[in-house]
Amino acid sequence: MSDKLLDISIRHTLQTAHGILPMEVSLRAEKGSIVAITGPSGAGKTTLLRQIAGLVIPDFGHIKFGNVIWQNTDNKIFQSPQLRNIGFVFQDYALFPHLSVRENLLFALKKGDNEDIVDELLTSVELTQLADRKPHQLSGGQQQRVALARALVRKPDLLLLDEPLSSLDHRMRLHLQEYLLKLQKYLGFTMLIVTHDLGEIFRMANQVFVLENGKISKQGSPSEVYLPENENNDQLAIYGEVLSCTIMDDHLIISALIQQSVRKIKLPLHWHSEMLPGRSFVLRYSMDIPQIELIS
Ligand SMILES: Nc1ncnc2c1ncn2[C@@H]1O[C@H](COP(=O)(O)OP(=O)(O)OP(=O)(O)O)[C@@H](O)[C@H]1O
Repeated sequence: MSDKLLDISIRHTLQTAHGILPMEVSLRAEKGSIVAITGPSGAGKTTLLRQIAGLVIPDFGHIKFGNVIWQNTDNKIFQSPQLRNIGFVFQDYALFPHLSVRENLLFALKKGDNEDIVDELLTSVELTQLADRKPHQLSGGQQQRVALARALVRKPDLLLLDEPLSSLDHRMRLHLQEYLLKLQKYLGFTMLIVTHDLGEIFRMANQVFVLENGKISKQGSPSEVYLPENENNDQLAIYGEVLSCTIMDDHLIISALIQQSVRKIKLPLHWHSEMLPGRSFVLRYSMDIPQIELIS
């Protein structure tokens, strides 16, 4: 088996507000890959991450990480969450309320490990000034950054992130996406990230799994999932109408009406003659055109 391949094949019964929903997921992620898990609310995304972390036991199936079996219901193998070298950030952040920011990070450190990593992480998530504050003295976005830093303290083999950047403003989201990408390259961990943000998926993920009603409905690279060859598939494009257009830092910033909401898009400057107020447009969202960015 390949080194540290994450190999999951599970079945589980989800207890939803509308009754029972069978969940059935098979997923493989190579070491060092970044996998986005997306899909509608209630599809089972958080449950899947909790199963991988060992916090929910699936009814049937296995979860393997390289040669180590974390879970196998056939022969009742179960490795506790503490033994899986996983960092996770869940939606509730789960910070210790009585500990300061720094103490929350120190608590996650292995005995005997160098404490320098705590200061490095605090700097990276721009929280050095707030290191002595308690979680309740922080904003939601700041708590999210503490949770992210804490998840990285032990240099995990696998990082599980449940909408980890959702409470952050655009600048901080981009900053942390870049930081995570850099850190991932350096440390080589595998990352599973639950996100609804198309920009985040294209910027970060090698693979996307779309989970709907407990099952994977689509999978592939971001381009394969969102930009299929079929021209008639309306998922491949963003339709909109230009409201206004300004030039900023050698880019065109378009305010546009997209699916009944006002969004901002950053485009290469040479598009200025096309994107005039009042015009409709179809934008292909693609890794091949990295200058195109959906800002908000
Ligand atoms: N341990 C569990 N066992 C069975 N069912 C569960 C369990 N945990 C959650 N559920 C139910 O499974 C469904 C899916 O929940 P889950 O939180 O995994 O969805 P999600 O895709 O992450 O949604 P969201 O995007 O809103 O966070 C919900 O109806 C939930 O009540």
